[in-house]
Amino acid sequence: MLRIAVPNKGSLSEPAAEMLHEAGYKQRKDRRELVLTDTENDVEFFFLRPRDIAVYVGSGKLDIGITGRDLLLDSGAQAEEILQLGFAGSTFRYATRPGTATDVRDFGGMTVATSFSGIVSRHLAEHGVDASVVHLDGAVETAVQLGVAEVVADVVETGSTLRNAGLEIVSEPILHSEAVVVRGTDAPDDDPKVRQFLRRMQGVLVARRYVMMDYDIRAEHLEQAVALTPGLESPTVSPLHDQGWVAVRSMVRTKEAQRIMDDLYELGARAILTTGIHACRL
Ligand SMILES: Nc1ncnc2c1ncn2[C@@H]1O[C@H](COP(=O)(O)OP(=O)(O)OP(=O)(O)O)[C@@H](O)[C@H]1O
Ligand SMILES: O=P(O)(O)OC[C@H]1O[C@H](OP(=O)(O)OP(=O)(O)O)[C@H](O)[C@@H]1O
Ligand SMILES: [Mg+2]
Repeated sequence: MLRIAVPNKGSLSEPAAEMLHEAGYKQRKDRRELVLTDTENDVEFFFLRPRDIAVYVGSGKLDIGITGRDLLLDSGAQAEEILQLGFAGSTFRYATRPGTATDVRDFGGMTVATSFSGIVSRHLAEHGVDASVVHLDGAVETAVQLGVAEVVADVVETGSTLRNAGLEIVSEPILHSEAVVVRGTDAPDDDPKVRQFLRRMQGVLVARRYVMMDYDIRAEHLEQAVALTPGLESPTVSPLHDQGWVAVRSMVRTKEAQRIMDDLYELGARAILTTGIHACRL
């Protein structure tokens, strides 16, 4: 049975559960459930604190887990990311009161407050900066106002939390994060159960990013139309009863679907339809 660690709360929890549900796995009905066995899919889910997931997986006690790249890197666990899941996207950045610093090198002698002391200590050392790091559990922005630190290092999505605290970003992001699937670095990379899980999750990613597009076009415009809808490999082209016309079926990116429909219509295509993809294996 494949043993998977899943975030039990926070920003990662709901989107992870949604994605697993779309991939056909059973999900817990009560947020207090700690373990859930999905016998039909031969999988056991362990609902754990997001911060602890890389540690469990790195120790080899669980096969894989869903966590944030930032949490993985901060943990220092013997685990590595094997699939990017495209949600909980954020950057990890330094911020100070305006006028305090313009670069990491200005932090010498200052105190940096963060919940990610592993990442921050490493980053400061890599830049040869001698600053103190104070570890806080959350709401680190307030540390500047209360005089605990001059600098904070925290997760930034829109930047509004920092702005509301009167802080401004200093220097380039320390890292870009998103939700990822992790596996122990010592785990075999050919475990068929893990591979099947990854294929299911990749199927969800593709189903979310693509739609199926169908249209009819006069045969003489087929090449131009196919250039607009090349598909992942090659579109399906079928003859219509009405000679001189063909039907085309191709996958297109959801984000580009409306523009492509406009362009196809201009080219003379008709009966242009898009339909959602529910699941897939490529
Ligand atoms: N506002 C946000 N936008 C995008 N990702 C975020 C945001 N806040 C946290 N994350 C991501 O969520 C993960 C942190 O999860 P965690 O549950 O520890 O924190 P949280 O979502 O802030 O929840 P908590 O309420 O417990 O602080 C990290 O990977 C982080 O990058
Ligand atoms: O750039 P923004 O869009 O403002 O988002 C970033 C904020 O969101 C998270 O905080 P959360 O609300 O989870 O509170 P926390 O500090 O208790 O984790 C994160 O820790 C940042 O503080
Ligand atoms: Mg938080």
